[in-house]
Amino acid sequence: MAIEPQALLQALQTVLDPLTGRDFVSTKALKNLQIHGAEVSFEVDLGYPAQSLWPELGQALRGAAQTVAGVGQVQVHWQTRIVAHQVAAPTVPALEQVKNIVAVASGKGGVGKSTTAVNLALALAAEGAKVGVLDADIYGPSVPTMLGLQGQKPESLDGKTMEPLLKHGLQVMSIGFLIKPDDAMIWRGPMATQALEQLLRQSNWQALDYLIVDLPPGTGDIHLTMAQRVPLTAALIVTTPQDVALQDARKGIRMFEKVGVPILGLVENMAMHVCSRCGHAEAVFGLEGGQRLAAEMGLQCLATLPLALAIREQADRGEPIVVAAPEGELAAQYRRLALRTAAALSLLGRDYSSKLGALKVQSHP
Ligand SMILES: Nc1ncnc2c1ncn2[C@@H]1O[C@H](COP(=O)(O)OP(=O)(O)OP(=O)(O)O)[C@@H](O)[C@H]1O
Repeated sequence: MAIEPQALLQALQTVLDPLTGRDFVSTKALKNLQIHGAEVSFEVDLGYPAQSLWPELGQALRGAAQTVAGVGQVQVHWQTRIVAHQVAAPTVPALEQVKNIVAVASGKGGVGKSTTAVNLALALAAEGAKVGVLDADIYGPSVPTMLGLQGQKPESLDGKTMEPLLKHGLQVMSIGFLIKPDDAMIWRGPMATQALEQLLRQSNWQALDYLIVDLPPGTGDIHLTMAQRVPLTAALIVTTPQDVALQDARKGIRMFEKVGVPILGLVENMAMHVCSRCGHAEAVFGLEGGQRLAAEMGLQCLATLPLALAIREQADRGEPIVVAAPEGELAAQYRRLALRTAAALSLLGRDYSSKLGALKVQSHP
């Protein structure tokens, strides 16, 4: 019996992407639908990296297709196709080799911003994206330690630009590679901003889908300038659930809103400590403060991460938990954070500037 293509499309449309809430047919992610007798095949191009979801989603799509009369074998081919999205400041020159720049920020220091940035970057890479990390935390660049790169210096092949260091599949650049640990603390605003711009623009990034920028903590003038001078696609805010951190996170959210940078969501870090001996769970920094703030500000709470000894130990060892124990529950939590972050970003407006020709001006005197 011949398969009715319309019925097939309708059946496939019942499967929703759990992260965007949209189906794959109306978003045109599903392509090249072929019917050969009882055999059906199609491609799904996802706008965000989600390799861990492919088996489950593939099964759901196959199952939906097979509810249609006459459908036998179903082949699903997955592709990740990450595009560049609009930047908040269109007058700031884009980076040719970087599709999307995401700032990881926090109002308060020490809330786990860098730990989150590094594990997020690794989780995005594990899901199939090409990812870079730019550590712009001039007051305490910790990315070199967290990725086991301390003491290393980037090479310059042409005397003008620097080659990012490579670790765990990430392209990495840090202010910590270039300065002595105590020097940056005394920098004033313009120096800090200039340093960030140099790191950003004089690094030879190679075909990145995402560049994760670890900003210094705070919401002062430096941060405002940084947010305006970098072609940011979006930001995410890390906070602990305690009141002092939440107040600063609120200021951080307002700062990005002021400069028109979309906020993908909030990460509540160190939310709960589970005793490794007795299993007792304790809300060391208060209960669900990040989730409440997210609701209040109309943002998504992208993750609620526990206070876990292994996260701290692995960061100190230069082998973040996502690479040290990729199959473990903590890595799974960072993977979920990565999926939600990338999916939220994929819903932002696209950047068509590279597709448009130069504006022609005709003057008629
Ligand atoms: N979820 C977590 N569980 C346990 N320890 C954590 C967690 N997140 C971060 N840490 C630890 O807390 C300390 C501070 O983390 P991190 O350096 O990431 O914070 P930060 O907000 O970037 O700090 P800074 O203000 O210096 O930029 C580090 O020792 C880190 O290993």
